[in-house]
Amino acid sequence: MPHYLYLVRHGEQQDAEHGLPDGPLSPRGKRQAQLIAERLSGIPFTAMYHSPLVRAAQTASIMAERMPALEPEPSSLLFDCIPSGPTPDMPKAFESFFGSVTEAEIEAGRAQMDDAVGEFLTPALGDRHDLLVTHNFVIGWFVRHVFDAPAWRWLGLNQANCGLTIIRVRSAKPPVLVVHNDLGHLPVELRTGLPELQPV
Ligand SMILES: O=C(O)[C@@H](CO)OP(=O)(O)O
Repeated sequence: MPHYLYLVRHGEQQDAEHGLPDGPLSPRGKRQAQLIAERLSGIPFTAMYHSPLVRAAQTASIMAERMPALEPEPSSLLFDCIPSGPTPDMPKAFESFFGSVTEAEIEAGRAQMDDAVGEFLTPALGDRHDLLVTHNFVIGWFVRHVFDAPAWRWLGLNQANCGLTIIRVRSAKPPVLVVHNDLGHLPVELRTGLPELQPV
């Protein structure tokens, strides 16, 4: 029984470089959302969930225009969050990331990710194709989960705006990372949101 999760990071946020915590999409972000919707238009989706934040809700709404059978549903399990805190095995290079993060934020993020994995990565009885529009760290946590990697390993794992990550959920075996951060639907000028310069 095929059970797939299609994870999409929201489109580029307007003025995100000015440190705004949330907001609508930029013109580039809207175009990214249209292109990922075209890319996915042939998938027989079961459901579409999105983070309630504006940048993700708007991405989902633009995508839904091309997928009329789907009703985007907000899910608090897909909010942006800090999935885990520093651990002794974490490379020191990541310590500075946690400078302004509180224990309460870490605890909330950990609980949210536990629930999100339980909700979305539990094998289904029949066919399922779920589309999740969410945030960089949330997708990083799902990918970390696929490999059963150390808790800190979502750090340094990045997805571009409207990049496509697909996970196949299996009942008797560990999940499979089918593709990670696939950008084939985005021309070079729309490949935003990655900290590293793309060499090709
Ligand atoms: O702030 C960020 O870098 C990420 C963290 O998840 O969020 P977003 O995908 O919303 O840009």
